[in-house]
Amino acid sequence: MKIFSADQIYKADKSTIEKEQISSDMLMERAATRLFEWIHTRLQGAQVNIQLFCGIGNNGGDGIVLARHLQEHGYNIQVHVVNYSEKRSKDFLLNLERLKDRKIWPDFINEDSSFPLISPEDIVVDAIFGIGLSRPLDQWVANLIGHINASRAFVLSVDIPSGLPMDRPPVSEVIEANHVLSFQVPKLVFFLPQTGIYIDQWEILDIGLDTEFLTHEEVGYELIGPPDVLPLYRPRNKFSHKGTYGHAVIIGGSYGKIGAVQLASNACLTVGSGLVTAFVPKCGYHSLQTALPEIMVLTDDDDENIEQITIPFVPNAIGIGVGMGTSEDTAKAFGAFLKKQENPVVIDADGLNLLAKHQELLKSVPAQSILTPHPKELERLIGKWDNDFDKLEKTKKFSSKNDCVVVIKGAHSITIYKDKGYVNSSGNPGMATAGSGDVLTGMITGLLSQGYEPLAACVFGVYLHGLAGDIAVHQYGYEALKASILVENIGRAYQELLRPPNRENSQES
Ligand SMILES: NC(=O)C1=CN([C@@H]2O[C@H](COP(=O)(O)OP(=O)(O)OC[C@H]3O[C@@H](n4cnc5c(N)ncnc54)[C@H](OP(=O)(O)O)[C@@H]3O)[C@@H](O)[C@H]2O)[C@@H](O)CC1
Ligand SMILES: Nc1ncnc2c1ncn2[C@@H]1O[C@H](COP(=O)(O)OP(=O)(O)O)[C@@H](O)[C@H]1O
Ligand SMILES: [K+]
Repeated sequence: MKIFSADQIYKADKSTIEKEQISSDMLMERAATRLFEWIHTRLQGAQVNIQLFCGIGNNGGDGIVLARHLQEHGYNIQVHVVNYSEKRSKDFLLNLERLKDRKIWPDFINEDSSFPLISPEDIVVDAIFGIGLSRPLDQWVANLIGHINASRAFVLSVDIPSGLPMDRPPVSEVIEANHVLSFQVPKLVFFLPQTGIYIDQWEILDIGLDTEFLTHEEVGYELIGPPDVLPLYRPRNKFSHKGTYGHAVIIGGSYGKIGAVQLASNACLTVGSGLVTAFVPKCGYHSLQTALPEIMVLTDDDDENIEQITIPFVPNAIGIGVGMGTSEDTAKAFGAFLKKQENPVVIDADGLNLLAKHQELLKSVPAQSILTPHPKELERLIGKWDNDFDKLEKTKKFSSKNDCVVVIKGAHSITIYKDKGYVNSSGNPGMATAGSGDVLTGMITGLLSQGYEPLAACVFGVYLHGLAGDIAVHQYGYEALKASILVENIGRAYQELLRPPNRENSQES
């Protein structure tokens, strides 16, 4: 699903109004009707106190229209206009008049007003600012937002939590939304660590913006869910054999860190690679052979570290770096290994740390190789960033300059290739556990070895990895989820992804 910038949403708005030959207030009516339907379906007329805080722009206009619908259906409402500017939007004013025609008189909150009491049992509708927020809040508006946040009432934000800009981190107070009803498209800020913290749940309301515009407009980011990954899936062929699915090699490990290679190799095989060989220092031989009978093992001459990488065949895919250490000898072996590679490789963990330490090695990384840093590894690689938006821009530049795919791992991992980002939607905090990144490296390597293109291997692999975590969490809960359990659930993740749509929900039934 595409993620649009504020400018693009305004364009979609304009294009819809022109194509459908409707007025802008009709679009506002449509948006607010969707909001009303959402609330009415859940509340069914319950007499809870609903306090609507409306700004003076179109976000506020949505709130004012919603208030009218709620009142018409007998809900208990209080409407507050947050009077932060004299520049009221045309559709806000039109709908304010309509509200007054129905004898609803909002109270106007100004700089010197006292704030209304909000009980924890109330529902707050936050329609103060939408995507038009363009500068820091006046102090009294920030105080009002603080007052709403302190109320412990359920807060439903219209389009975006008020105070959250679309393209940079907030500088003052932001509404902490329990639920965001966002129009037509998800917003990038929902998925970034600095800004996503203001949102518990979000949902899209379809307000019928021009489909042609939405389909053809190029975007910088996409949100990746099942409809996006399913077309990437490469089905198995009846007459295939293990050679069809490639021979993958996982290189890594050092004394005390052989488990990382075990997890990655197991994930690589479980995601479907035909054959898997692990290359480790000698100390890893017995444990790997015992733990993973399906996997072959090659060893370095050194007992504790990788010092020379010799693979006596041409693998279909290689994943390197997990648990590998960063000793000088390993660095030399890594450099010599990279120089010999012609096909894309997957580089993780200490492989990334070595690249950061010896930046001259970057030119030996084959085109379209995959780098899977967590934020600390990314910082070592591309340097410090000012904020999450800057981080994404810097990563895009790094990816273009070095022709590599970068998977920024986190709660919503983002795969970057050149000027495009793919935001993952699966996964959960149970995956914040040792070794879950090693599992991802194995999975991506296993997908590459089966013939997935590098970008597809990342987008598909990251989604499948998160889905395995989401399935596992049902059985284990967040705390007890371990990396090896992720591997056990890769098969179920495939089944879940490929499950035909439920017949009962399909239109024929
Ligand atoms: N597009 C669509 O498809 C649809 C959009 N809809 C709705 O419209 C919303 C966007 O509305 P919007 O453009 O009127 O902006 P909004 O967020 O209400 O802000 C109001 C104005 O405040 C101003 N301002 C900014 N920062 C400020 C500050 N710190 N302190 C004081 N003032 C500040 C700024 O004006 P400025 O003074 O900068 O000219 C800004 O314009 C969108 O989120 C959705 O809810 C739906 O109705 C239908 C379909
Ligand atoms: N809160 C979270 N929600 C979803 N996924 C997460 C979360 N925390 C971590 N993950 C995922 O777990 C993995 C952690 O990787 P990494 O930090 O490299 O771990 P390790 O080095 O221990 O293997 C990444 O794929 C990341 O996206
Ligand atoms: K809002």
